[in-house]
Amino acid sequence: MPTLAQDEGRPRNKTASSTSPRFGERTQCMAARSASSAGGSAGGRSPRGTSPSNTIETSACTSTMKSYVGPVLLRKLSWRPAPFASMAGTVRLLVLNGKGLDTRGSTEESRTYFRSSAQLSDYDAHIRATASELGVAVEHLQTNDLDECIRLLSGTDADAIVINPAGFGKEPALVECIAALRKPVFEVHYGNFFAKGATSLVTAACNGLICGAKLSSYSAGMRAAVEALKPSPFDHPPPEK
Ligand SMILES: O=C1C[C@@](O)(C(=O)O)C[C@@H](O)[C@@H]1O
Repeated sequence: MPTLAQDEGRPRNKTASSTSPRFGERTQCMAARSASSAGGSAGGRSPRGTSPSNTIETSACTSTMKSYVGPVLLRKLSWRPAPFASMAGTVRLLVLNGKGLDTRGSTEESRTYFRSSAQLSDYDAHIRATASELGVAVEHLQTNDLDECIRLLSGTDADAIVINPAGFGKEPALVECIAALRKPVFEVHYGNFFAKGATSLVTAACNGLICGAKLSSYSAGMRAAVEALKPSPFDHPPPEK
């Protein structure tokens, strides 16, 4: 059982990948999911060129649900419906929480170590509220399985990604996966993990990093991801007309 410090990316004795189940061994993972969109623009024209819709999408995964706590579902991700299927014209964000976020804030040890009582359902509520504020569609997922994490990132049809790698922060396979994505990816962390002597390898593959702003790291990351989809007047060389 890894300690919280090991989960945070401090040096370990064995390689992280050796502790991950192989793809196919695992059939279930903890996922917090929300897919929502709200009216209004994402602060400008959608990169897809059509106006945002006002649809609210909710999970359709009740048949595989093993437990339900607010928006937090335990279910088979292989049954996951295309989350953004009915959201043409709306900016789509994937917010992915990595290893350990499923239990964050649920034990005194975690609350003390991360100085936070926020649990995954609180993260989910914050992410949904931000999506609604920004007028974007969002899918919020959490997994403790590295292969699943990579599969979700590579397979998503989201326009941009916000990720808290948490316990996956030192996984070269995740770095490689993110580096190969052709869409904006922002890394976020609730706390300032640098202050505890931890580091993340993932940062170098991302467009940017936001940490230490508590749950607002997520809203800032989502806003940054939306902005990254739009051309800036300061882009150099300027985009071709
Ligand atoms: O699990 C976590 C939480 C964290 O990602 C954060 O959100 O503050 C910081 C990471 O270093 C750590 O592994």
